[in-house]
Amino acid sequence: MKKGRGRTSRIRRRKLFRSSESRGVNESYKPEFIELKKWLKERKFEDMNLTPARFPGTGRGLMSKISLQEGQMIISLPESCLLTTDTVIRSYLGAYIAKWQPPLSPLLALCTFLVAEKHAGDRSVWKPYLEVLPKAYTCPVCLEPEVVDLLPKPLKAKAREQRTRLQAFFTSSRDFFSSLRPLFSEAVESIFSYSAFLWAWCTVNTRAVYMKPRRRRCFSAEPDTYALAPYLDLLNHSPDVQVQAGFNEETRCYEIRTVSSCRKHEEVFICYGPHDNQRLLLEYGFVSIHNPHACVYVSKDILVKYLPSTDKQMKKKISILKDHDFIENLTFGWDGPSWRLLTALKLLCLEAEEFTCWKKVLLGEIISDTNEKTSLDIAQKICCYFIEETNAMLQKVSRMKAEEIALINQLTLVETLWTEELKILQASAGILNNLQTAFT
Ligand SMILES: C[S@@+](CC[C@H](N)C(=O)[O-])C[C@H]1O[C@@H](n2cnc3c(N)ncnc32)[C@H](O)[C@@H]1O
Repeated sequence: MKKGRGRTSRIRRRKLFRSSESRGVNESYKPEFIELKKWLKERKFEDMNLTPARFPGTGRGLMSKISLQEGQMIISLPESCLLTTDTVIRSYLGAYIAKWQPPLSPLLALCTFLVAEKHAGDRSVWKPYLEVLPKAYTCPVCLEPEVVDLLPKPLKAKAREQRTRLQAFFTSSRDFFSSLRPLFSEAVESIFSYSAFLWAWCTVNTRAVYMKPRRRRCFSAEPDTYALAPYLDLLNHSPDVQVQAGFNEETRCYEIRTVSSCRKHEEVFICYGPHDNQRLLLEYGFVSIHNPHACVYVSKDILVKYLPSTDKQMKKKISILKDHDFIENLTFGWDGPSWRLLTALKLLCLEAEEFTCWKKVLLGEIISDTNEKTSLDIAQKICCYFIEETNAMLQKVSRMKAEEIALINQLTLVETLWTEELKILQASAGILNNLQTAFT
């Protein structure tokens, strides 16, 4: 047998390929990380376990310098490094916040501080942290309207809603920004511009860690749970890892421990939550490949489109689904149509004489073979429709990528989302096919 053709060599090659594919390039030599390291050291934090690196799939993140065992502390960041509303209140902004009526939200206090410190440049003690923050974000609020237009419908609606809310938040904060005039020699309108505010909001939204809520009288009742955690916030998300994270009141450090192990020189991940890809894009501006929580949403309009328009009980059926909270969160996932989607379809497919059984359907009982079969057939039709629609969207995005070079990064993000949705739909179609065969 020729050398390198056997099973062992194949496994070795696959392992090598996998690790070279995800291998990070160390970035600790970069001036911004050298400065950040010095700044952290002054605040009694030195990292023995991790180093900043750039990874092919996930971009900038943290790489392990040693192999990390289950339950081992990954990082323990002292309170003195955290940027919270306490930091803001203790700063030059404190007196202005304390006298402002109605009280400011904790989020606005943090955004204001970030904008003011960024403006201060070299004069800011937070400069080493601000220098490593992204200059721009890819959350939908930052995407061009023509790119938002290409998002799946439910996400598009949420993205537009988020943009409107953020613009209103900015407008309603303008008077407070004006009150800060005595602090600056430049016009406050140019310092607290919408783009500066948007950058600060995205910084908090995509990077803040959760702290136990604090309550201060100078703030409104919105939860005060954000903390910006320099360096620790370089950790990227993986849906497959488990960590224990939180502020330890005894050590007064924000601590993260692994639950699973991590090999030397691999990217260290945390989990931002069991989010599907639409949520990850909305809140964090990225899409996770092979995300087990990813799904494709089916709206009421699509359900109805594939049901017989002659069904006299349709209105009543829809209203039952609404009353029992079965009209939202109907999805296709990697393992086929969700139980909720199939249940909603079974109820909608009840024959007139079966209609009285609707409660049993909601409890998961099988009513008849015909009902099972019709609902699977409709699920398959909806799935095929989505596959066609997704392919059409992918073609449209691809055409736009060729025409709008300046938007290539934004378009690639949207393309990744649709590509993942297509994979889910194809998996679902296969599963539905198998289930349908059982009834033929
Ligand atoms: C807390 S920061 C993590 C560090 C960040 N990559 C950086 O360079 O500053 C969160 C942001 O990182 C990016 N991110 C996190 N996990 C990711 C992943 N699995 N794939 C791609 N980007 C990811 C997203 O832009 C997200 O908004």
